[in-house]
Amino acid sequence: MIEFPRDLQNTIPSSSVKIVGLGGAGTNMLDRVVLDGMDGAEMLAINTDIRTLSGSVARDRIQLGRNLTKGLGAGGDPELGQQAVLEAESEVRASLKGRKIVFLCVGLGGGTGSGAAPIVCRIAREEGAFVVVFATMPFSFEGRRRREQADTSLNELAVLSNALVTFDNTRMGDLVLAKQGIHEAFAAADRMISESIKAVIRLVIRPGLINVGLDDLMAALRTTRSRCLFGSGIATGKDRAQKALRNALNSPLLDQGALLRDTETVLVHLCGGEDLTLYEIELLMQSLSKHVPEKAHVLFGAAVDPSMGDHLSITMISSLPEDRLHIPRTSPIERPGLLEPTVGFADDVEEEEEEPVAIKPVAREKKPAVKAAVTAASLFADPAPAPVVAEFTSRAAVVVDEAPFAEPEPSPFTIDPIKPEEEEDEEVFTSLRKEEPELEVEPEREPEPELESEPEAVSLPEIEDEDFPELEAPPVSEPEEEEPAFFSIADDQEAANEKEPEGEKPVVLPGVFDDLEEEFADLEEPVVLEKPSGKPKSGKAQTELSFEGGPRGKFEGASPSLFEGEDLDVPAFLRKKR
Ligand SMILES: Nc1nc2c(ncn2[C@@H]2O[C@H](COP(=O)(O)OP(=O)(O)OP(=O)(O)O)[C@@H](O)[C@H]2O)c(=O)[nH]1
Repeated sequence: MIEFPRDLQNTIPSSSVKIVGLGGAGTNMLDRVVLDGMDGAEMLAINTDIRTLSGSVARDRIQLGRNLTKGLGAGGDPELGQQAVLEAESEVRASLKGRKIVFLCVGLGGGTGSGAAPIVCRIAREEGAFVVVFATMPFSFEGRRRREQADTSLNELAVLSNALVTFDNTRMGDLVLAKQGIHEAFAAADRMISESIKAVIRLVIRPGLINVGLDDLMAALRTTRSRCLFGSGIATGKDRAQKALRNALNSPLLDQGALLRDTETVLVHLCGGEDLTLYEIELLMQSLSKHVPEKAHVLFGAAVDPSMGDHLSITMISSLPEDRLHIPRTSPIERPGLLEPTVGFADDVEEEEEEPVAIKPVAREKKPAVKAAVTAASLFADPAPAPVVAEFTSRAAVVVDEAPFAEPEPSPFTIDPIKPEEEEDEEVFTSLRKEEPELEVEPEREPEPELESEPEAVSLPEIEDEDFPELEAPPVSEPEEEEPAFFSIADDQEAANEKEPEGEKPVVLPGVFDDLEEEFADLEEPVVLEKPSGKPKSGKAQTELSFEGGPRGKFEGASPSLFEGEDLDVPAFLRKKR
C-alpha cells in the first residue's frame, strides 16, 4: 500500500505570511478579509488617517506621517503619501521583517495608497518577501486626476511586485444596482476582493497534493500590460465539480468565462475535503477545456483540506493583454478531449537556474510556462528566498477595463446549484443586475394648447359729455357752533379732565333709551343669552311670517317688472308657491 505523505499538506506558519491593508480602501479590504474569516496570516493596517486606522479590526497598525499629516489623510496627494511612509519606514520595515509572503491590499487613486504602496512594496521585497499586490482602480466617475494617479502608482507596482492583481471599481460597481448607494458599491467590491484574496492566499500558502507555487502564480499573471482574470467558486452536493466551475465562471472578472477563451496561461486550483475523487477532477477539467483555447497552458493544482467537509472549490487565475479585451464574444470553444495540465508535485521540484538581475521594467519575451518551479513548500524549505529576478517583475498588470459587460451566455449545465450563503449572495448580485428595471421614460405630455392670440380690442362708442346730466352738488349747510361735548373721548385724558367742570353730572342723551323701552315693552320675560339649543328660550312660538299680500318693500309704488306674466319684484319663493 502506498502511504500518502500527509506532512506535505502542512500549512505555512501564519507568522511568515502578512496581509497588509494600506490607506482607507486597503484598510477596508483588510477588515473585510478579517471579518469573513481568514486564518493562517497576520494582518497589518497602515494609514495616515488615524480615525480609519483606529477603527480597523487588524491587530497590528502603523500610523504614517505622524509629524507630516498629524493624523489626517493625505488629501488625495500621492507626494504627501510617499513622504508620510518614508517618515515611518523603520516601523514598516520592522513589521515586515522575516515574512516570506506579503499580500498588499490598496485602493489606488488617492494620496496615501498611491504614494505609499510602491515604497511598502519595495521595503517588503528588500526584506526578502514575495509580494502579491491586490489593487483597485478608481470608479470612472472619480475623474481623470485620480485615474492618472492610480496609473502612475500601478506602473511602479508592476515593476516592484512579484504578482499584481487589479480590480476595477467600475466593474465591481456592476455588482450592485445603479440606484444603490456608493457604500453598497464599495461593500460589494470589497466582498469580491476579499473572496479573491482569500482564494489566492489559500492557493499559495496551503501546499497540497498537487502544488501550485508562487512561480505558477507569476506565470499566470505575467503578461505585460494585462488585466487579471479571476474566478472562484465553491459547491457541495451532487455534481459539485460542475457547479463549482459554473460559479467560478460567473465571476464578473471573467465575463461569464468569455474572457478565458483568449488566454494563454490559466492557473486552476481545486480544493476539497477528504472525499475528493480523481473522477471529479477529471470531470471538472473536461468542462473547463470548453472555455479555454486548446493551446492554453493550464497550471493545475489540487489540495485536500479536511476543513472543507463536503465542499469543493475551484479557483482560476489568468491574465489578458489589454489589446485583447475588446474582442466580441463568441460561443465557448467546443473541443473534445481533456487538457493536459502542467502538474507540479511538491517532491518533484526542478528549480530553474535564474540569474539575479537588477529590477527594471523590461518587456520580456514569452517563455514556456514554468513547470512547478518554486512551490510554496520548497520556498519554506529554503530559508533564503530566490533573489529578485527582473523578468518576473516586468510583467505588469494595468487594468484598462473598458470592455463592455457582455451578455451572459446560457449555461452549459442544467442542474441548479446548491450553494453556501456567500455564493448565493454573489449570484443574487448578478441576477439583480440583470433584473434592474429600465429607467422609466416620462410619459409623453399632452401638447399644451397654443396660446390664443390676444383678443382684438373692443371699440367702445365714444362717450360725450352731454350724455350725463350735470349733477348739482347739494347745498352744504354751515355747521352750527356747538358747545364742546364732554362725552367725546379726548385724546388727552388730562385735557379732557381739565375741560370737565368739577361736580357736573355726565350728559344723558334724550330720546335714545325711550325708543328701546318701547321696543322691548311686550317681552314678558327677560331675554337670556345662551348658546342656541334649537328652541328659543323666550317660550313664545314664533309665528310664520306671511309674505302674501305683503308690502313690496322698496318696489312699493313702482311699476312692476313683468316677465312672461310674472312679477319679478315678488320673491321667487312666493312666485313658485302660486
Ligand atoms: N473597493 C473599495 N475601494 C475604495 C474604498 N474606499 C475608497 N476606495 C477607492 O480607493 C481610492 C483611494 O481611496 P482611499 O484609499 O480612501 O484613499 P487613500 O489612499 O487613503 O488616500 P487619502 O485619502 O488621500 O489619504 C478611491 O479613489 C476609491 O476608488 C472602499 O471602501 N472599497
